Amino acid sequence: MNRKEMEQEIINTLSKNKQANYSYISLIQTKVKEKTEQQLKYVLSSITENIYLEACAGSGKTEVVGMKTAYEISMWNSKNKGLAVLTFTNEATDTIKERVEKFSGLTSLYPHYIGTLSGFIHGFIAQSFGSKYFKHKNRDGDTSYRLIDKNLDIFNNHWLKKYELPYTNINPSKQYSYANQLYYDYNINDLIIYHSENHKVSLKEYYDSAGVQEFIQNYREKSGNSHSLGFDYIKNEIKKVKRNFLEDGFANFEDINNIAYIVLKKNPNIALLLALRFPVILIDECQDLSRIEINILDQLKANGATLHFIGDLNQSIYEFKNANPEITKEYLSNFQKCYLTDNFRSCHSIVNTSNQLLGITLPIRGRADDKLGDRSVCYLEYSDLSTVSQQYLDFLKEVNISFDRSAILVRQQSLKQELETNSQESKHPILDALQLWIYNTPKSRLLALELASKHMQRWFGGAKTKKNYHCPSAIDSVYRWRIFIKDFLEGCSVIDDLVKFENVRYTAWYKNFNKHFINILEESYHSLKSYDGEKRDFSKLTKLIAPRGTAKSEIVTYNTIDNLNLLSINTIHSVKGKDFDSVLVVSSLRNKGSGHWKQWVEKEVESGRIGYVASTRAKYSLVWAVPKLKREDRVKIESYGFKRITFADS
Ligand SMILES: Nc1ncnc2c1ncn2[C@@H]1O[C@H](COP(=O)(O)OP(=O)(O)OP(=O)(O)O)[C@@H](O)[C@H]1O
Repeated sequence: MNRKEMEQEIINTLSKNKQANYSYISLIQTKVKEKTEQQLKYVLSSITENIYLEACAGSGKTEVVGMKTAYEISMWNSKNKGLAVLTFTNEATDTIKERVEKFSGLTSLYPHYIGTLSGFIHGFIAQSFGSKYFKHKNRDGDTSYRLIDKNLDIFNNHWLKKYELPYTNINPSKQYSYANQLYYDYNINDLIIYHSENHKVSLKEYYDSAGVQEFIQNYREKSGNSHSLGFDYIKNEIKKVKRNFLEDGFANFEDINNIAYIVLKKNPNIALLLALRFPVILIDECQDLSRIEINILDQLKANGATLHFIGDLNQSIYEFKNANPEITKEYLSNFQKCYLTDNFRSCHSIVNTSNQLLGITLPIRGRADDKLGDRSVCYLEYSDLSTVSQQYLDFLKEVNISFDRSAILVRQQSLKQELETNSQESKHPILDALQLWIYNTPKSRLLALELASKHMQRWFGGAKTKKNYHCPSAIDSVYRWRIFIKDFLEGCSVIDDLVKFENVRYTAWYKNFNKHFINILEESYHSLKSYDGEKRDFSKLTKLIAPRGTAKSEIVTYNTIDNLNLLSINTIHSVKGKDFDSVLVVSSLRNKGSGHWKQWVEKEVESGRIGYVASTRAKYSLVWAVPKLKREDRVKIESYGFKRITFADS
């Protein structure tokens, strides 16, 4: 089929069940015609072949999956079997549903299932059949499993005491682990004891650890039995408790997947029934599949279901959840391949740099506008993390990209918190408060009072809490204190020089402020005086100066309410699937773990893919903030296409 024929086939199919509604048909025509040939090919691909749609970042795969689903549904005849379209989050499910409804014109999608993979595995397999294979005790006719989080701690959940795992307290903290923290891992064929995403050990590792071995040797010496407490014995004792936990109807997330897998293995009839019910299964974001999830899907494939895997293995960043792109790639080796290699999200320089980072050889093209030319891919160096946000804001201002279409991305929660603390500490509390006051919305005024009061208490000394607007201890009435702050802000806002922010440098503004503030303060203080336990002499207050590093820069103006929080700071994992006009990816200071830029230029490892996911969120501007570089490191980073940003006063 040539392009025209492909378009026509899809348009005809999508329109065939509807009454001729002009606006609907015109929408379908537009949507189909804007698709690339690769996108159309996938929509028309066979549902009797197993297919891997390798879709690069920003290639519009969600829309394509939506259109493919609508196309198949429009031709679907059977009432008791349907398509299953599986995603990883409720948000992704909603997006696909919305697209399918738009393209198919249908509101009820039965007999098809569009939902999360875990909902599918839990609902159709583990919860429906698991109890039959795991001696579930059946609480008053209820044979479902109650999902217990691995992170649930014993201190607030004493009932877990019953499921204390023997011998697990021979660790530095001397604390027991519980059955909710234990699961079987088919990758390594061993039990895992889970403490946190970054701290989980296999039972064998734990058993072989120095502390446990020492304990065992002591025990053996004392008991005179050189074989006691062997690995198999301890494993069995631990498994007994886990069995009780399952029999009582409790399971963690991994248990549920394992139960589903065992159900299908033990009873191929169930796999067959499910494959008949869902003969075609599409999995979006297939790079996030864990091995056990692939095994479950494979059971359905073995019983006749066709699988379509859609995703990008270069964006596989869930090693901690057992997603391994090597395993997925191997599994997909005999699937038919389709490709989406046009990245509509990012401009070509961002795409080139991102490709280079991972050594991607597919001919991926950046199709978004090139708005910034050679400033599209930049880096800035920092020696003090607290200056990074301001430097980035200055850059955004220069390239004319709005704050609210931009984001700061970091690998670790700890770095996010550090940056948030810094950014919440406004360097110019009075100036920012005044901007917010003039902005004149309930939210901005509350924030203005908060910021201004924080500064004022420095002039008055000894504040109470933030909740009380930092009301100084000597002042009796928090209410009056608030009125006083309000009056002060009102007083400032009638002076023209203090409310002109555009194209004004910080030094100039502070100079003007110093001319007026003592008068305004004295005026406003009249109504507070009788509530104040101390005598004040404002004439002795020192003048304000622009904080270090900001003097020569122009005032950052708040032009929308969203700027109140200035920039959103996110972890890389939390922005999967999202995009921003500009992105600042902040490297950690030390080269440890996957949060440092040098790890982002490593190929074939997860840290490189983390750098890739972060960088491909950007449309027009990608900036990396890296700790001060040596000459050879500059050469290295620049070899990937990054240009250095320098600032007048940095
Ligand atoms: N053929 C097309 N023509 C123009 N724009 C397109 C086309 N296909 C997709 N787009 C647009 O490209 C953008 C990127 O799409 P989307 O966010 O769905 O990508 P994605 O493949 O899910 O990306 P990622 O995997 O990186 O999260 C969207 O704004 C989408 O509307």
